[in-house]
Amino acid sequence: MAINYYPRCPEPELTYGLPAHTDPNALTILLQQPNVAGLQVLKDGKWIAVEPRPNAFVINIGDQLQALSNARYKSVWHRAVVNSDTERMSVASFLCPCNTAIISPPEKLVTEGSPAVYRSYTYDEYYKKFWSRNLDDEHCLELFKGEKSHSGGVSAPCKSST
Ligand SMILES: O=C(O)CCC(=O)C(=O)O
Ligand SMILES: [Fe+2]
Repeated sequence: MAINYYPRCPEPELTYGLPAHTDPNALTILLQQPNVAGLQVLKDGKWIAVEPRPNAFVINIGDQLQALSNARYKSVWHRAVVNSDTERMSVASFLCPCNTAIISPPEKLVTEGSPAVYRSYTYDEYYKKFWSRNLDDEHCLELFKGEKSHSGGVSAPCKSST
């Protein structure tokens, strides 16, 4: 979970609260502060403001759902802008595979007409690669395009953590 705090900024056009990124995890459940806008998503090449709605969460598909769905679901590009007149907070809960999970789409989603888009990898490998680059570089999944080396979804046993 991340609790994001964006202070007021006298010149909001000069910076971002969070630069453009996709989320490296599987799914994000985001709570926005009521009445303070800041989240934007990229749709058809344009940044669209996602106005906070009372009693609603924003659900973002992350990179792992894109990979597990063999790129049928898209991990959304998003960013947070800051405001000159008010601070803002958001609370993001990240659903993540365990580090040893092998990420690879189920066989049914890999066909002749729709070959595997990404090679399989462990979440640990992905997560390290993700944070070794700038957030707003090219989509991190682009670095995992290629031959399939495992099959069958999230398959590695996960150690329970305390
Ligand atoms: O503050 C927001 O609305 C976005 C937060 C976010 O994208 C993140 O924590 O990954
Ligand atoms: Fe995010």
